[in-house]
Amino acid sequence: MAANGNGVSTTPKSPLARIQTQKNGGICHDDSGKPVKAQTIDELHSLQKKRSAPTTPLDGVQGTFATISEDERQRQQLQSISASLASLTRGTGPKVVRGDPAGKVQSVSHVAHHHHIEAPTISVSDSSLKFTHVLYNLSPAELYEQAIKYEKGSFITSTGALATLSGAKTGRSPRDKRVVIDDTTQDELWWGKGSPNIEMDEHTFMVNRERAVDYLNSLDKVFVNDQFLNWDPQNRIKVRIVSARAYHSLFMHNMCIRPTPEELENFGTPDFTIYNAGQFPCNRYTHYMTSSTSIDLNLARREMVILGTQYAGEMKKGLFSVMHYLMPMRQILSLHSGCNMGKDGDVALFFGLSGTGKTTLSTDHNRYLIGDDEHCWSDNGVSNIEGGCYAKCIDLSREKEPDIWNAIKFGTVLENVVFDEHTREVDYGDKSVTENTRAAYPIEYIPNAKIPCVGPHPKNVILLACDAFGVLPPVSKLSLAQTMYHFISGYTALVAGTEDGIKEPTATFSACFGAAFIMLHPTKYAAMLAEKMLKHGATGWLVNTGWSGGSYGSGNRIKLPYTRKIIDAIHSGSLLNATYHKTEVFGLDIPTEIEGVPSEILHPENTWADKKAYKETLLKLAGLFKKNFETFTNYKIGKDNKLTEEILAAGPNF
Ligand SMILES: Nc1ncnc2c1ncn2[C@@H]1O[C@H](COP(=O)(O)OP(=O)(O)O)[C@@H](O)[C@H]1O
Ligand SMILES: C=C(OP(=O)(O)O)C(=O)O
Ligand SMILES: [Ca+2]
Ligand SMILES: [Mn+2]
Repeated sequence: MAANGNGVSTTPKSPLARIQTQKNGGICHDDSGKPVKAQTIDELHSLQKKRSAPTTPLDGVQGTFATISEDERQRQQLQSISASLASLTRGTGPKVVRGDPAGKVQSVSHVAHHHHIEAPTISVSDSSLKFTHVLYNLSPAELYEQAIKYEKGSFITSTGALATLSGAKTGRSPRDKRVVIDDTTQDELWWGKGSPNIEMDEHTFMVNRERAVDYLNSLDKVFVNDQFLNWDPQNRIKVRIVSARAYHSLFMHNMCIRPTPEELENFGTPDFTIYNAGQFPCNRYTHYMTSSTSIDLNLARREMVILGTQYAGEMKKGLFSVMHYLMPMRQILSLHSGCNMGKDGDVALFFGLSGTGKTTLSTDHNRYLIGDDEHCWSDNGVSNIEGGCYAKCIDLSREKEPDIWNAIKFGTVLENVVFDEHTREVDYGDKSVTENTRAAYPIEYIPNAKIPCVGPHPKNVILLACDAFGVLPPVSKLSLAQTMYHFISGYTALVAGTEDGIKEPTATFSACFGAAFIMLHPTKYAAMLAEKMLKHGATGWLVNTGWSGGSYGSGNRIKLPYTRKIIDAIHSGSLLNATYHKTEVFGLDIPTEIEGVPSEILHPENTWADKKAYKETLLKLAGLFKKNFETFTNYKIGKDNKLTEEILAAGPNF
């Protein structure tokens, strides 16, 4: 007998065989196993998570930390975090406890060893009575849960990435960067015209620091990341990032080098600390403040304060600025470049401003990725500063950039992208939030990443320019003086947002292809680069990843597969042996042939229908180069003036 939807009994003509539910003398078979070892729902949930095994054996004799008990180690760690968060006017640090304030302590005895400390139940505003909960080096899974529970705009995409919104700011705010000027930095750093270092005094820094610390301590909880910078073990820097968003914590988890549990136990005091209070504005009545955003660097205190911007790239690039100070002090050159290595150990550097192709071209299926953005070149070779990559996602396609596409999975932070509300499939073509959509993923998400991220001395130094004027050749071989000229110039021309219709390309010159991040005068870095290239016999190349056949509007962007073929020919060494001829005005050596690239595009003049317009545009760009370089003509580069003169002569002639 079966019942239909209306509860009326029907008798089918040929009834189905009866389902056998009884076995062994009428006892119903129970396939659910033993009942759960829990008396209550809470207890059941407490069984779901097991405690991570302690990474330092408490009984074994192993290194210096064997003498410290687990409790003592945790106490020291909390004390260090409390010291980081201390208000410097009130003297002592806040009371810090580990764990999520929302995570209730289970009353059942077998979970008592979880070390959860009861959250205060009354809400107190008096900062000396209040606890600050610290979420210390959480895992990506834990950070996902925090983000999804507490941060509006956090979603899991169809491939498992964490989609987030960075807030009102979707890019960096270089005009809001401030650097403390003191007796030391006054002489050491680059100040004034063209410099990214806008001064602030020590006192104002402390005012902003206090504002950030008070804001962070007023919260229920803060995230603390203890991580490393630089894969060169001798020059590794310990960084601590205190932030208020799981998004920021996961971003830095991905972008900095992740310590092993053992390294974390031995972490001690950080060499540098970021206080990211980005949700909270700076006070515009404060001296030196020109907006509600301020990114403040104090080299003497080894601290950075972020107020009024939640764009995570500020932390990444802020630390890069710090490395641009610390490393040259050790005679190590810091580079805004991507870096990869061939099967035979040939290393290439890719310099270029934002959006010119460092990440795209260093991520190459046929080569080992050392890093996509920030490196050091020391006497031992190259090392990546970071532990992750930060790729532009606008118009990302699986076909053209498969490795980046596949890296966008669980653990990856996807900033400001638009996705289908049901399927959560990302539309990489959608610029509704911003054109600067980004993915931040650990470098090991790229299958052929070279771990540890270090390599021998570079063989090729590739300068990338996205020339929206369309007059620079797709590739040219550079002399050392030309390499220096173009390195110091740091040219690119991108086209601003297209919403308002077609816009004229605007030239950007950014010394060392990263003026926003350098701390010393550009010629200091240039001299080091020249010295290293000469010593190790590296060849310089200028690659235009921008327009061909006309400027933006009439021409087209050079096809990525062609640029990849050009880069292949540089790596293989075959381009070194090509036939070259010199261009007028810029005096660049351009090859006549490259395998896989139509020869007619190698000289830009061939691709322009209007030759007169080509010449005019060429001269216009050359004039912009000349004007930009005027600031550098009075600087000496290297030990004598010979290189300086050669560099000046290596610019456009007309
Ligand atoms: N010929 C080309 N060479 C390099 N990148 C190109 C080219 N054509 C289009 N692109 C696109 O330009 C962007 C380069 O960005 P990216 O590599 O992230 O720059 P960077 O790392 O230097 O900031 C990518 O979105 C890439 O797909
Ligand atoms: C994050 C940045 O790096 P890039 O665009 O060079 O990848 C940036 O410049 O803000
Ligand atoms: Ca950049
Ligand atoms: Mn990049």
